[in-house]
Amino acid sequence: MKQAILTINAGSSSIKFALFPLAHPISPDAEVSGQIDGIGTNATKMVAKDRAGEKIANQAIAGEQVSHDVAFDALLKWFMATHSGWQIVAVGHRVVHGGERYSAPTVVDATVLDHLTSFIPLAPLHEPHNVAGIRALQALLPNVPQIACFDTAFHRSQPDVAQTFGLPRALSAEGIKRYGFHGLSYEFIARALPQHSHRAAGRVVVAHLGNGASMAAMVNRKCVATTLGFSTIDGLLMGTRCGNLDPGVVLHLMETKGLTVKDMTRMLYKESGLLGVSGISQDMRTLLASDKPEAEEAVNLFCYRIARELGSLVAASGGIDALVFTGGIGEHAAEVRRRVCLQSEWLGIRLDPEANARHDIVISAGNSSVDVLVIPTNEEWMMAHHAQTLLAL
Ligand SMILES: Nc1ncnc2c1ncn2[C@@H]1O[C@H](COP(=O)(O)OP(=O)(O)O)[C@@H](O)[C@H]1O
Ligand SMILES: CC(=O)OP(=O)(O)O
Ligand SMILES: [Mg+2]
Repeated sequence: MKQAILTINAGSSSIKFALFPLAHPISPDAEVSGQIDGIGTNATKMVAKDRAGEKIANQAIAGEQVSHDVAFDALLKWFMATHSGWQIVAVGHRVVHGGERYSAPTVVDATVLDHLTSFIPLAPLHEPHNVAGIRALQALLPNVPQIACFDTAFHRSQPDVAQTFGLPRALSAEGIKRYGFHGLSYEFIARALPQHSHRAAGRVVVAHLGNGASMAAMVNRKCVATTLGFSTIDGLLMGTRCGNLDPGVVLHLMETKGLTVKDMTRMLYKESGLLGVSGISQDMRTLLASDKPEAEEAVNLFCYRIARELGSLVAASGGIDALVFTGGIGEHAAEVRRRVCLQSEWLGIRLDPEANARHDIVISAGNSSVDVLVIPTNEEWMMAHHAQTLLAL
């Protein structure tokens, strides 16, 4: 039987999966990849495509408010029925929070699983599903190693000053600090960058702009600062998350409107961001296509916040040699890149408008003092690579 590594990326409302045939090195193009979207809604759907990009599944998952468990079950049943010819030799799981304990990919045993379960309060929208995914795959493939690949790991290189909140020091000692997320994406970009820029080892800011969005500053391809913090709501405006917010607003709303922790959690994670500001959609495509002023306001705030955070990250890394856009929005929304770069001309950034419109890899103009690049991320490949390396496959 042909051997392969399966990767699972369980998010707050989606489960993504990919299958990578074992090879040296592993090809970045998965044999099959896909996702179940709309978990928790009445419109849950699974789509999958083969290596050539042809759709091989496009089906609704029946049920109301389909849970992650039901989605996992449907996915695994479909997968086993359609890919029985593959022997899965490892499963790589994206685990959003590694706490203070984990700074590298780790084989999951009972103790590790207990630790991951204890991190659930640190990332309530992601970690429960990451843990559930590991349990589901353990039950299905009991003799296959499960590898936890942490979103926080890449950011452990940040200096203490970048990780510390201005809170009483006993809290910092308890682990209340800035962790940072999207680490698998940043790690992939850090590996890919030397192929595209001779400044890869310099001061580089990467903007991972997806439904969740963050930015990270690297020096010599190691993280020195990032916009996401203790939780996955800090920093940039996101699809449904508010980003940087005066904590006084939370106190005020709880005090004056009697909102509970549950109410606040829903508002800050699910009802804010592009969706909350526009009142129209969390989807950047919809907002860019809309002529409503509220859509324009949301897009404008999204870009403004990126440009503001860029200035802050450049201060943290002492300058900038390259800026990289990645994630669904970073890779596809030329208009977002244009606005961010226009507001960042003070840094010596100059965009080549045609290259930007074509989504070229290098989109900076000849006279730009900063290399500006678009590099598609591949968190799935990064996990497969980690599993292969850790298990010496
Ligand atoms: N062609 C496009 N133009 C503008 N935005 C796009 C385009 N394709 C995808 N996006 C946006 O990318 C976002 C999703 O990014 P993605 O990285 O896939 O998210 P996730 O965090 O779920 O992995 C959505 O806001 C979507 O609208
Ligand atoms: C950490 C995070 O925000 O993840 P995602 O973008 O997958 O929601
Ligand atoms: Mg993502």
